[in-house]
Amino acid sequence: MAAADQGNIAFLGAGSMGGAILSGLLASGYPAASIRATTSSRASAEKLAADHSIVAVSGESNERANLDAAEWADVVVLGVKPYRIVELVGRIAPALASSGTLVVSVAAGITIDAIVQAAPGAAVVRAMPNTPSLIGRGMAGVAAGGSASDDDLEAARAILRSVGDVLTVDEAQMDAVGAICGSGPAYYFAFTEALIEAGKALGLSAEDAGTLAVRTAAGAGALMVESGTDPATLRSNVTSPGGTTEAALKHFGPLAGMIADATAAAVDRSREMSRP
Ligand SMILES: NC(=O)C1=CN([C@@H]2O[C@H](COP(=O)(O)OP(=O)(O)OC[C@H]3O[C@@H](n4cnc5c(N)ncnc54)[C@H](O)[C@@H]3O)[C@@H](O)[C@H]2O)C=CC1
Ligand SMILES: O=C(O)[C@@H]1CCC=N1
Repeated sequence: MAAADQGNIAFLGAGSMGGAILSGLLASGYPAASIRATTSSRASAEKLAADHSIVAVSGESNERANLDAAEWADVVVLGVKPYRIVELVGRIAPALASSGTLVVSVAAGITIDAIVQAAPGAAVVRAMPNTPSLIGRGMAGVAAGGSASDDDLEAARAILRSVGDVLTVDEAQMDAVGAICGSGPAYYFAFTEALIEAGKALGLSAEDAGTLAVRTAAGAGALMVESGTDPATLRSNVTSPGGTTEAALKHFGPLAGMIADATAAAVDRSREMSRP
C-alpha cells in the first residue's frame, strides 16, 4: 500500500537499509518523481538512478548534494552509517531550520538529542526498521522527539507502514527494538545458514539443503504471522512426544540464554554508539 502522499522524500544514504525502504516505497506505488537519493560514490548514485528512475547524486563528489536534496524535500531519511550522522545533519541544518522538514533517522544508537543538537529546532523521528522492508515485509519501531508533532510521527509511520509494520515506542526502548527487529533478520539468516550446513552434513546437496531450509524459514515465519497462533503453540504442534523434533530440540538447551546474551550485546553496542 503506497504511503499517503508525504510529499518529497530525500534518502541521504541509500545502501542496505535506506535503499530497502526506498525500493519498497517505490514498489508500493510512491511516485518516483517524489523520491531522491544521495549516496557516497558517483557510480552508486548512477546505478540507483538507473535502477529506479529517480534523481540520485553523489554526496561525496558534490559538496552541496545533501543540502540540495534536503532543501527539495519535505521528509529527509538519514540512511548513512551512524558515525556519519552528526556531520551530515550539521551540513543540512540550514535546510531544516524552521522549514517544517521532517527528519527520519534510521541510525542505530544515534539519539534524537544528538540530531537536534546538530540542527536545532529540527523535527526528528527516530526509527529502527529492518531490511525485509525491501519486499514490503519490514518491521520498524519509531519514536518521536520533542520538536516532532503528532503529524510528523504519523508521516514517518505512514512511510514505514507502506513497507511493512510499525510500532511506536519510547525512545528509551529503541536500543531494544534494534536488538530484536533491526538486527533480527541477521539472526534468522544465521540460523538458516547453520541449517543448510547441517543438511549438507546429513548428505543433502547444497541446493536441496538450501531449498528445504529457506522455504521452511519462509513457511514458519508466514505461519507465525498469518495464523495468529503464538510461537510456543506452533512449536508444540510440530513436536510429537517421543518423536524426531523432540529429539532435536533437546539439543537447543542453551538457545534462550544465547539469544538473551546476543540481544544484550546488541543493546550494549547501541548504547556505546550513542555516546559522543
Ligand atoms: N542494514 C540494516 O539492516 C539496518 C541498518 N540500519 C541503519 O541504517 C544506516 C545505514 O546502514 P546500512 O544501510 O547497513 O549501510 P550501507 O553502508 O549499506 O549504506 C550507507 C549509505 O550511505 C551512503 N553514504 C556514505 N557517505 C555519504 C555521503 N557523504 N552522502 C550521501 N550518502 C553517503 C553510502 O553510499 C550508502 O548508500 C545505519 O545508520 C544503520 O545503523 C538500521 C536498521 C537496519
Ligand atoms: O548492525 C547494525 O548496526 C545495523 C543496525 C541494525 C541492523 N544493522
